[in-house]
Amino acid sequence: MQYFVVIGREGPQIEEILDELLRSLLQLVPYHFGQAGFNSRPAAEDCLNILKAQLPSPSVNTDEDLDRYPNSSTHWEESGEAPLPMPLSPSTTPSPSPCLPTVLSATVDIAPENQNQAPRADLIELSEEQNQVLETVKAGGNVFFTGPAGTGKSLLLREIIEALRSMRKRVAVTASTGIAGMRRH
Ligand SMILES: Nc1ncnc2c1ncn2[C@@H]1O[C@H](COP(=O)(O)OP(=O)(O)OP(=O)(O)O)[C@@H](O)[C@H]1O
Repeated sequence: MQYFVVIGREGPQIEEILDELLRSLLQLVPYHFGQAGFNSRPAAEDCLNILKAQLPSPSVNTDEDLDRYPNSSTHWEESGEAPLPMPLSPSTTPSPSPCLPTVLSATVDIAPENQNQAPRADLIELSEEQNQVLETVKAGGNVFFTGPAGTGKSLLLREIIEALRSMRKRVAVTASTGIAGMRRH
């Protein structure tokens, strides 16, 4: 099990699984944050305690902070250095914590209109099967894909639409039932 200490809108907290991490990303946006991965919960808790002692209250965040991270973009980068905690306010940016040894640092900025949506596909790596469908469609093939609930059909569809639009193709989305038809908007 991998534990992550994520510094976000609610302050530092431990996230246990990738899904939780992705959910937090949606709450964090458009904040800049740092996160570190640990193989044991005690190590993550130690880090959490150090960070809580170091960081000012998240309530000091200002609109100015949000303005510093405009637009919709996501960058993940491997870093050999301690990731920088989220600058909670410009004047009180803490120094990197000694408990954050490595790993990932990220800036996630999602435009306000996208903030209530499901996790963005660009935060998710498509499975082999999803990729196969996507590539077939991009190559001009016809596909029928189905699967049990929650297996990633909608996410894949969003990816397909985005990919085709970025290829400057015209995309029409239809649905065979009234409710699905309303939801496709
Ligand atoms: N490759 C993936 N990696 C990680 N998470 C994924 C992946 N594909 C989909 N998900 C996540 O799984 C969840 C379910 O995906 P989605 O809603 O696309 O499934 P679905 O098959 O359309 O479900 P339903 O049939 O119930 O509508 C979503 O939270 C989605 O972000």
